[in-house]
Amino acid sequence: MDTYDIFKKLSRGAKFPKKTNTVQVQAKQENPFEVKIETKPVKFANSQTQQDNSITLLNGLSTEKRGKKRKIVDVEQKKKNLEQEQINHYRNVNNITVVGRHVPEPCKSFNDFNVDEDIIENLKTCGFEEPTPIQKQAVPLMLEGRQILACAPTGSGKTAAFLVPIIDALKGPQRQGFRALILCPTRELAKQTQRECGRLSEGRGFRVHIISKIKKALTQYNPNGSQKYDILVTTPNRLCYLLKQDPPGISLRNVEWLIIDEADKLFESGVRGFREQLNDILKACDNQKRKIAMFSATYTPVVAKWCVHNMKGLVRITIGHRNAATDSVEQELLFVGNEQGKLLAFRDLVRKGLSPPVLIFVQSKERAQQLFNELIYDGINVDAIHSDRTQLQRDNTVRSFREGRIWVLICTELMARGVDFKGVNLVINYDFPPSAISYVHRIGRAGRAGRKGKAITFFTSDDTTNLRSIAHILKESGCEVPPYMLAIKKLPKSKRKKVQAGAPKREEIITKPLYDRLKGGKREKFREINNRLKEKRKHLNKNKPKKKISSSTKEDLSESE
Ligand SMILES: Nc1ncnc2c1ncn2[C@@H]1O[C@H](COP(=O)(O)OP(=O)(O)OP(=O)(O)O)[C@@H](O)[C@H]1O
Repeated sequence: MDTYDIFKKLSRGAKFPKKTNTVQVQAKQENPFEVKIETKPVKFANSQTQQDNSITLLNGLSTEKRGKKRKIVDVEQKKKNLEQEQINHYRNVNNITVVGRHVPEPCKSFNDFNVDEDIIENLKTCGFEEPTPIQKQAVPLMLEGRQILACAPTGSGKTAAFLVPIIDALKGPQRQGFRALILCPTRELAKQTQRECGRLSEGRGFRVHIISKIKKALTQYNPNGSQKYDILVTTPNRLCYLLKQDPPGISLRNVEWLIIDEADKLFESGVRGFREQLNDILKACDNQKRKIAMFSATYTPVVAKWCVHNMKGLVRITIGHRNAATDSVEQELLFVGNEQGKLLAFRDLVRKGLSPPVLIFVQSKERAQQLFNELIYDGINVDAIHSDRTQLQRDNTVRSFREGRIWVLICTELMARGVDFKGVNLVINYDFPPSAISYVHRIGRAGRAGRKGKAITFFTSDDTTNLRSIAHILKESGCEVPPYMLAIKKLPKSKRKKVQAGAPKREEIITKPLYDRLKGGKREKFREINNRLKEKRKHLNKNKPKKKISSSTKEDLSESE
């Protein structure tokens, strides 16, 4: 007798009700994440069968009842899990990482933005077809009034990501004074943001302002005068000047949204940073409804720490890898030997053919002027922009470059962040960037909004201290890097800060014969050596046997001359 026979004998007369499978979850085979959930009506067994099935416990509870309830709960949970999996998959595909509670799902299209139709129309008028990853996640969060810290690559549409929710939240002009404040590190970037705000809020009649002349601003923005304005875009310095007047020259009491663009730059302390000003501005925005959103292409722990401690319900969004270069830019590191080598390398690039517009970064305004003086005589359509030029000159230069009247623009760190020149094909780091973060922003002026671009970084032996970190960025972007660069020893933190604070001293940018570049005793020595060489050459020529030159050689010589 086998097991089956034993079972048959023992269970003779016993009834086993047919198993009713009440709920089915079907998953499509082709795509494991596209899950179709089909819920069939749940059939409850009649009381008789229920009695047959259940074991009555001492306290009167039936295990069968609990089992079915659990089944329903399980199904709902499964449904939720599957939906969450789909959202996670969509985030993965778009390289979106979020940290925070109850984060709404990313929007797939502009129509998913829960905003008024006119804003969507304006987005489409700008030529945007679908939201970029940062827009997909930041917009729904800000529309819910959540405070965010967003980190997304250069040229990935962060500006529209914060402008859309602001425009939607402010509805229309209300004559209540500034209700949104956008802080940018440079005036060029502030102007650009003001322009984009105008485009995206077209038809709403907002007054979007930028502080230009301080004297005029003192009368313009006083608590009575500023009523007609809605949005203020500015740099911290000018705003702080107005705030420090007695009585303050501007009121920020009604600010509901405070946007800090290029957050890591504005959080930098020290001479070049804005940390102190930022504290004063935060104090002045004392509206209870005030919310903060921070955006940048690069992330620093200082900013993250501040946000965690000061922003309630914070959500952190990261697109791609933190502090990575945009993947639309092809990167190259070029050893040029010395300062003279840089000029030769640039002229070589011109000889081979440059395709404008081109941006060239140097480390100081003096060097920007020196390089300009050199290139202007090479017949290149060039201009320079730096802080020593007047505001009018700066504005004109930027306009000319945008309109294609200038092909090569020499600039300092001033233009490294945020500025959006359409179609920059090539960025040349003539002087090595002071940090990996600066490198990411500088090269991010090319390859914006999905276009391709190139970045060439010149380096000499003076630049080895920062070479390692920048070589790593290239490697992470998939560019080829010689192994020795990656093997350079990391500097201790204290030394790294020193290097970043002061750029190396460099020889003047000038094409002069070597003699002109030497000073004092070195000049005399050079003359001596030169004279000795001349004598030697004369002597050699005298003793050379005279050759007959054939007529064909004569022709060759005259051609090469
Ligand atoms: N959804 C979109 N589709 C296509 N282009 C877009 C979209 N959103 C923004 N852009 C365009 O992309 C370009 C870069 O956008 P933006 O200046 O906002 O970049 P960013 O992320 O702020 O860069 P950076 O970090 O350098 O400041 C702009 O020309 C902008 O008009």
